[in-house]
Amino acid sequence: MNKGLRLEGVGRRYGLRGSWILRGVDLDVTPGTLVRVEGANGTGKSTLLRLLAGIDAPTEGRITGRPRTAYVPERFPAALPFTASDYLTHLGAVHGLARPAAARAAGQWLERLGAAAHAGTPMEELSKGGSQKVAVAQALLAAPELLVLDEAWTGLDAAARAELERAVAERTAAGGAVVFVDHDPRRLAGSPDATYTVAGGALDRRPRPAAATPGGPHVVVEVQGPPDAEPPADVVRLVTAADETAPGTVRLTVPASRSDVVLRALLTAHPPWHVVSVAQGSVESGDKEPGGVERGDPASGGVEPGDLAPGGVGPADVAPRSVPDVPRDEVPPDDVPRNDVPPLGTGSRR
Ligand SMILES: Nc1ncnc2c1ncn2[C@@H]1O[C@H](COP(=O)(O)OP(=O)(O)OP(=O)(O)O)[C@@H](O)[C@H]1O
Repeated sequence: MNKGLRLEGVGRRYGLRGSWILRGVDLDVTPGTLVRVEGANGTGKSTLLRLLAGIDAPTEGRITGRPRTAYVPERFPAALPFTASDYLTHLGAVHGLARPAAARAAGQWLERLGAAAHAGTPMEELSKGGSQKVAVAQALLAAPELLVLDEAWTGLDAAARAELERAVAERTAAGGAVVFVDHDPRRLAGSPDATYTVAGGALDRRPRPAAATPGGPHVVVEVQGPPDAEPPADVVRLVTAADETAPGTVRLTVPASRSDVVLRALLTAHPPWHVVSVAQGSVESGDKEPGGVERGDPASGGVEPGDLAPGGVGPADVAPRSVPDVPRDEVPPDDVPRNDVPPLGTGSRR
């Protein structure tokens, strides 16, 4: 089963004589990658995302691969005749979860996004922000292999925006692919594995500046591992820099939005890595020496889950956060057709 997605010579136009919105688009979305799509208004970003999500079909060309896909559309149909919780539980079941697991995941995602108090609220009574949280939750419920986010951060409060960034990092760390459009150029800055610009119907890959270190808040994590071991691959692909500072000791520079995912991966690795210290800092472009305040104390034996103050950046963020845990046997089988049943009312079917 191919969990990646491939577009070959894809074109899309609306109506028989409509002008081509996209033409000759080739794109590989591989597992574990984060892809940003950008472009001026009306160039075809949402059109491309609908094709990736499987709720629209190309006029010409081929799309192959069948990752289990979830999609947050640019416009979410809020006026549905369900409470938030019932809607999400229903969607979870549609995505293949057993009903109790779907209800559990619905509650956990509403909690993570700060909307637990609205679980019993009818969808049509939700605020724009509340409704957007439900839109995001429905896409994250069943740990999709491909997550397609069309301006999904719009309308969320700051805490929910940060939570969605964390969820994106978790998805890619778990081997899922995420494709997103967002009007804010700082969104997940420095994190995408590839950035494409839609212009003139084509897709241009923007080169990633080779030596540039992404700006924004970073965390510096000092870790010690088994003799001669490299940090886990899941960790290495999420960090901005990994430098061996002494035999067996590695200093990781991590975008703050990925820090708890990285810490979790380190602490749950087999054998686990010892987190010696965690420091906050920010990295300006080209500045490879982020400063910061030491959060862990090497002399006291380092940092363990739960050591740090709640709200801080570090292992304290790791342990207590409730990550919807979908047991393997509750995840739909690989041969469920990609997005065969789209989120209710989120778009037309091919
Ligand atoms: N269902 C449709 N029927 C007809 N035309 C459409 C349809 N959907 C999109 N279009 C047209 O296709 C073009 C690209 O639209 P699309 O929404 O994909 O662009 P976009 O880059 O996402 O725009 P924005 O940044 O404003 O969201 C626009 O001219 C739009 O009017």
